[in-house]
Amino acid sequence: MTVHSRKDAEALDAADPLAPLREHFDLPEGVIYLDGNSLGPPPRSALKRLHETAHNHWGKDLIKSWNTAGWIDLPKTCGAKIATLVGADPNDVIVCDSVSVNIFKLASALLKLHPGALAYEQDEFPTDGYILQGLANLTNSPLIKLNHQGGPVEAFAGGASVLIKSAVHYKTAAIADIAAWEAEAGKAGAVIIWDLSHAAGVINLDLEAAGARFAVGCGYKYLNGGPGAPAFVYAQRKAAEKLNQPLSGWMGHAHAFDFAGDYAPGEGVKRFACGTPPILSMSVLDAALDVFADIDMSAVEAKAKALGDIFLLRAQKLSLESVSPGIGESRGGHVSLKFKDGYAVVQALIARGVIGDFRTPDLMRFGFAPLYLGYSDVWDAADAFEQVMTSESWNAPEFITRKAVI
Ligand SMILES: Cc1ncc(COP(=O)(O)O)c(C=O)c1O
Ligand SMILES: Nc1c(O)cccc1C(=O)C[C@H](N)C(=O)O
Repeated sequence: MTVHSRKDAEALDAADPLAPLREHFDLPEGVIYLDGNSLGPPPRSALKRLHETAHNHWGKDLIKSWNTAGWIDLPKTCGAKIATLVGADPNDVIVCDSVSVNIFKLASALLKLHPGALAYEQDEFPTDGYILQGLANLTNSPLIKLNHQGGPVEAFAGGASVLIKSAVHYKTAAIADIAAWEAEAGKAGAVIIWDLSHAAGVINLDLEAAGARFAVGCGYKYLNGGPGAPAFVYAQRKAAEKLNQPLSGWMGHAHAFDFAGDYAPGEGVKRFACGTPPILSMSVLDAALDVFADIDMSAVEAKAKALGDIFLLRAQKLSLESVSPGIGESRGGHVSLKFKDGYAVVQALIARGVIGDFRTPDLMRFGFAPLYLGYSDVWDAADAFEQVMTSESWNAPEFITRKAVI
């Protein structure tokens, strides 16, 4: 249904099966939060768990909590919950480290099995390219920077051996056709590491069905695991057994508590663990993931697209160029609009309680996380956006002067 008025948006809210999920979140009064694609807000249960883990488990049960509170299993427990969201076997995902570190581990291990060129797309989230640059230096491997508008045929024709690619692009929110990319990689004898940072928890992924064997992703965006929440690694069991990752820390050992003299990799994806897990953070992520229990991810993806469509439709009046897939097209959870003074506009919106973000040089990015945003919220945010743009209230010294890094 096309939303032409706030009444239409309210009608959609009233019929929205995902609307009750909003109750899991305690968002500040007067704020419309359009930045859950960068840092998800805390679910109430996650804050409760943080308190419980700190005060009861750490504070009272002390070191016994590694066993009694299940701390030692958290990388696997959280991994299994993420696996169900991304269409993977529950044993094939582990939570550990950051996305950057996980890319290093996975790309290094894959490069050993598939010697050749490392590749990434020109406009990819910077850390993906930075890590491959570091690995290329370390191993004297060729590095290919692909045109981000090129498709899989072009990518592998150029000789890519290990490619990293986002499933949802951090600027445009374009969704990659994972199966098509995997098919071409298969023909070329190459492998792909999927960066699911902007995809997990907002689109309906089915990694197994699409033939994806390796992926990494963030815990702090749509999964709402909190600032600096640990990331995850997916490696399909059969493929994982062939991999030796270089950060062979004791937590990835087959029998960590044997304290053996030599390293032996753990089963499957477990070998991607390295050191002691950050339990406070991981407990928060574990509780936050429960908000997704029994949610139909295709409904989440459809709502994210519908919310983005409302915003794009309203923005059409302002004659701004969008770099995101258009109305009705498949898209991840955000839309990005171009405007030379976008930084100031985003600051003016934040001052009015509508929190989006800005990506240099000129992109205003607005995220529509379906678990806690309603159709009316997006309608109201579009109202504020229209007012800021048409009144040019962004053109004020307090907004124009660059102060914030985020
Ligand atoms: C696509 C993508 N990859 C990686 C990252 C960074 O991950 P980390 O800071 O966990 O290394 C982000 C966001 O920060 C991202 O958007
Ligand atoms: N990870 C971040 C951080 O530590 C500070 C500020 C922002 C972030 C982000 O997540 C940026 C985000 N990945 C992006 O898509 O721009």
